[in-house]
Amino acid sequence: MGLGKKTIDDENYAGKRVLVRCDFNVPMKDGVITNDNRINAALPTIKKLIADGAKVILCSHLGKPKNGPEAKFSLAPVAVRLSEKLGQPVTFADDDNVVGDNAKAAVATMGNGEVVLLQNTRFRKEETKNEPAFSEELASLADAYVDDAFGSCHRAHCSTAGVTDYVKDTAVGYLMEKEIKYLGNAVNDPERPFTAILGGAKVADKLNVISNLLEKVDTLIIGGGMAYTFLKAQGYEIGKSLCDDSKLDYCKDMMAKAKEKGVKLLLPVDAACIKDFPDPIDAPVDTVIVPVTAIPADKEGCDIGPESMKLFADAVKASKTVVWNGPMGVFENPTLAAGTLAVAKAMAESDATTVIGGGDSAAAVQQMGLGDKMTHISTGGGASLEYLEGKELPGIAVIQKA
Ligand SMILES: Nc1ncnc2c1ncn2[C@@H]1O[C@H](COP(=O)(O)OP(=O)(O)O)[C@@H](O)[C@H]1O
Ligand SMILES: O=C(OP(=O)(O)O)[C@H](O)COP(=O)(O)O
Repeated sequence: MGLGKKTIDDENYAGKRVLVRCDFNVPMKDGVITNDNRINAALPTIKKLIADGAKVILCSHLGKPKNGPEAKFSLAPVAVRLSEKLGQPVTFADDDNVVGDNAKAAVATMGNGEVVLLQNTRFRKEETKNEPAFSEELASLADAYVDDAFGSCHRAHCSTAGVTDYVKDTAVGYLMEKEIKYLGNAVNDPERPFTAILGGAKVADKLNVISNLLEKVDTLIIGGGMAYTFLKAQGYEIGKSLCDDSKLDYCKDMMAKAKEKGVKLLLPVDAACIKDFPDPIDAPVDTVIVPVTAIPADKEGCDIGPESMKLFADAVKASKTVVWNGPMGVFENPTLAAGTLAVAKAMAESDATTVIGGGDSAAAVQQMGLGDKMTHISTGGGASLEYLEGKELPGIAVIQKA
C-alpha cells in the first residue's frame, strides 16, 4: 500500500530553499552526543536534497527546554557531528529566537547544495503551542517543506505541522517513508499473539496510549517508570517512584478494560529500589530487590526485579509480534540495566517480528549489541506508539497528497 503522500522523490529541488524538519533530539551528556542514530537516520534525505542542488535548511527540537533558550539544549553539537558525516560544512545559525539575524543572513547568502541548521525550535515558546506567528517566520525562510522527523510527527507543533499553513510545497522525507512502511507492515494485521511492552519515563504521555493499545494487542507489559502509577492504583506503597497521580483512576479503568477485553496485562512483581537517584546517572548505587507489595516508603523503584524479568521474558517468547517502547529501568546505570537487558535478550532470541521504538530504547538495545537481531528499530518512541494506536499523526496529516 502506498503512502498516499508526496515524497521527496516526486520533485527535484534544485535552487529551492527547502526547510527540513528532522528529529535531532539525540541523547547528550555534558554537551557530547552519546548516540547519533537519529543523525544517521536523517542523512539520506539531506544527501538527496544536496544532490538536487537545494538550499537545505534543517530544523529540530532538542530536549524539553522549559524557559526558552538554554545553552545545554543548543543544537550546536549536532551541527558539528552532521558536518563530519556529510563531509561538508553545516552553518549553524545560532539565534536564540531561531529565525533571527543569523538565520536570515545565512539563508540569504547560501549557495545551492549548502546546508544551514537552525537553533532548537523549542527555544521559541510558540513552538509547542503551534502558534501561527512562529510558523510563519519559519515558513518565510523556505520555498518548500520536508518532514523527515518521524520521532516528532505525533506532535502538532509549529515546525512539524503549523508551518505547512504557510509553505504549500510539502513532502515527506525518506526516513518518514521508511518508518511508516516498516511499522505498517509489522502492526497492520500483525501475527498473533501480539505483545506491546511499555516502559521509560514519559509517563504522562505514554499512559494515554494504553486505552487504544488494549484494542489491538493480546498482551500488554508495563515496566519501567510507567508501572508505578498502576501499582499505586492497586493500593501499593510505591515510595519515591515515578508516578502520575492524576492518572490513578485511569489506570484502574485500564485494568478493568484489559480484563473485559481478555488482554493479558502484566506488571512487575518485584523491583530494584534505590534510596537516592544517582548523579551522575551512572554513579554507583546500592539496590534492594523487593516484591512490589513491599516497596519502602523512602525508596524509588528504578528497575524491574528478577521475577518480573522472567515473567516478561516468558511472555515475549510466547509472542509472534512484539513492539517495545521504553526501558524497563534506569539502564544508563549498569546496576539498573538488568531488566532492560533481559527484555532485549528475550526479543533478540525470539523468532517474532520485533519492533523497538524510542531514542532511549533504541540506544539501550544497541548499547547491548542486540540491534541487528531486531526486525526494525524505529527512531520514534511516542510516535511509533501513537502510530500503532491507529491514529493519523499530525506531522503526516499535514503533508500534501501524492
Ligand atoms: N523506574 C524508572 N524510574 C525512573 N526513570 C526510569 C525508570 N525506568 C526507566 N527510566 C528512564 O526512562 C528513560 C527513557 O524514557 P523514555 O524517554 O520514555 O523512553 P524512549 O526514549 O525509549 O521513548 C531513561 O532515561 C531511563 O533512565
Ligand atoms: O525523543 C522523542 O520521542 P521519544 O522519547 O518518544 O522517542 C522525540 O524527539 C519527541 O520528543 P518529545 O517527546 O520531547 O516531543
